[in-house]
Formats: sequence, structure tokens, C-alpha cells
Amino acid sequence: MLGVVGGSGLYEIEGLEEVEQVALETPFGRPSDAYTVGLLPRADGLPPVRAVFLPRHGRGHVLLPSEINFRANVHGFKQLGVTHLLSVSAVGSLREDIAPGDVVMPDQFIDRTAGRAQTFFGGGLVAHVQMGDPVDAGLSRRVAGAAEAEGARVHVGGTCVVMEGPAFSTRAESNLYRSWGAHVIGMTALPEAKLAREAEIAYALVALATDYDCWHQSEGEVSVEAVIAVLGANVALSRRLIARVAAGLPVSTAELPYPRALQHALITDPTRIPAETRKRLELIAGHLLQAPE
Ligand SMILES: CSC[C@H]1O[C@H](OP(=O)(O)O)[C@H](O)[C@@H]1O
Ligand SMILES: Nc1ncnc2[nH]cnc12
Repeated sequence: MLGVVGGSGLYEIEGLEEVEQVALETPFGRPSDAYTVGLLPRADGLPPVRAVFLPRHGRGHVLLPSEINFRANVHGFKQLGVTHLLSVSAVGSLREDIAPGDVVMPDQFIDRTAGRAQTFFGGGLVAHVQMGDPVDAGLSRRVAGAAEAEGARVHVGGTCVVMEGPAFSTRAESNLYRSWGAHVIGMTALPEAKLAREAEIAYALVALATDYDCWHQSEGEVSVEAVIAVLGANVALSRRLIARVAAGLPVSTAELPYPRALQHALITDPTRIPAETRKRLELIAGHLLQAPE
């Protein structure tokens, strides 16, 4: 099932039928808002596809990037049976050829966040998942194809710097990230992508370029007003592409590629895992933890 986490400007998705609002608790606290679960109709006459939506800043945009409980958000998607998570995010462009209004499908990240909870693990159970390829290539390709079909200018691949915020970058930082070869900059794709990997959920980021950040000589500073103006034009696009992507996903879960990200990640001696940790991590790692003798 497709999950969509909406960023700035995307606080609900239209076109969902038989909608239900699901408020969840998780062992990691409360998600940003209630999840919207519903059916997306398909133009091809096939049965509608179930999809789940969550606005990461909450409805009304009430959470700073640093205040988002990413663990609870991803855990909630997992509880609801999400296998593919599409993250929609507003980003600044670090390249002349990525213009405001363009869609970027990053395939790499540079983590410049600080102090965010990055893992479900800990408390006596240690795991190290691989992040060499942080984005699910199949899902990303599907989204790029859908965005192109919707007439967007799409850049496939690229590196997204994820900063802590909430202030935008200084010009020296912006130029530093450019010198690193990065393509776009945002504030929320991490630790979301790392947590999705731990939850064995396929993750892709659709980055909507809204501004040129502050490095660009001919642009002024980034302003929320300018970001929102570009997003206004792009939100309809992201809604249409969500419908296309959901429609293209296999309906039967038997056909889904299930990334076994945890299979070679756990290192702790199972006899040393505290009972409360086993309980807290049941949904994430329970399939790999044998019951204690
Ligand atoms: C409104 S500009 C800065 C804000 O927008 C982005 O949010 P999201 O990634 O949720 O679309 C950026 O990361 C900042 O949080
Ligand atoms: N320039 C920028 N820097 C960080 N996050 C952003 N989100 C939108 N524009 C941004």
C-alpha cells in the first residue's frame, strides 16, 4: 500500500474515497496528525487502490522540522500496512539548471541535521542498516515517469542536503553545499528515509524545487512567501502524480518487492535483549527476533 507524507503546502490529498481519519499512538509517541486512509479510484477500471496520507508538519503547519516526530510518523505508516512511502518535500535549488517549479528525484542525501532521533533501535538492541542507496529505485522511477506524464520538468537523481533549520542557510553554507556537488536542499527527508529503511518500507523523495536558495546572485534571500507561491502551482501536480503512482503499484501484496533491510543489520546477542525493548520493537523487528527461551 502507498503511503504519502505531505510537506509544506500539501496538507491533504484530494480524490480519496471512503475516507477514514485514523489517529494512532506508537511506542515512539504521537505522529504529526491523524492519518487519512482511503481509496484512490483508477482510470483503467481496475479496483481502487488504498492509500494513506499524513501531513508531516500537521494540519495548519504547526510543527518545525526539528519538532516532527519522524519515528512516530513512520511507525504509524508501518502499523497501517504501508509498503511504499512517497515523501513530498519543498527544497531549494543549488544548481542553475534546477529551476523553481522543477521536480527532482534525489537518490542521495547528505545529513546536516542535528539532534534528531535517527533510529527505532537502542535500549539493548543494536542494528545498522545499509544506506548506500537510500531511495528505492523502482518507486523513484515510477514517480519520475508519473511526473513527466503530468508535464513536469523532472531531474532524475541528485543529492539532497538535509539541514536542521528552521533558518535557511547562510550564503557560505549554500556555496559549501554547491562545492560538494549537491543539487537541492531541504529540512525533512532525514531521518525519514533512514527510519523507513529500518521499517523495511520502500522510500522515495519527490523534491519540489521552490527557490534558488541564497547562493544565486540574481535572486534575493529565500522567503516563505516565494516558496509558498511556487508550491501553490506545484501542489496540484503532486496530487495528480500521487494518484498515478498509487494506480501503478501492484495491487497484490504478494507481488511487492519487500526490502529485507534488517536481515543483515541486527548484531545484538538475542539473549541480551530486554523484554521491554522486544516489545517496543515488535512491529519493526519482531519477524527477526525469536521468542526468548
Ligand atoms: C516553507 S519553506 C521551509 C520548509 O519547507 C520544507 O518543508 P517540507 O520538507 O516538509 O516540504 C522544508 O523542509 C522546510 O521545513
Ligand atoms: N532554500 C531552502 N533551504 C532549505 N529548505 C528549503 N525548503 C524550501 N526551500 C528551502
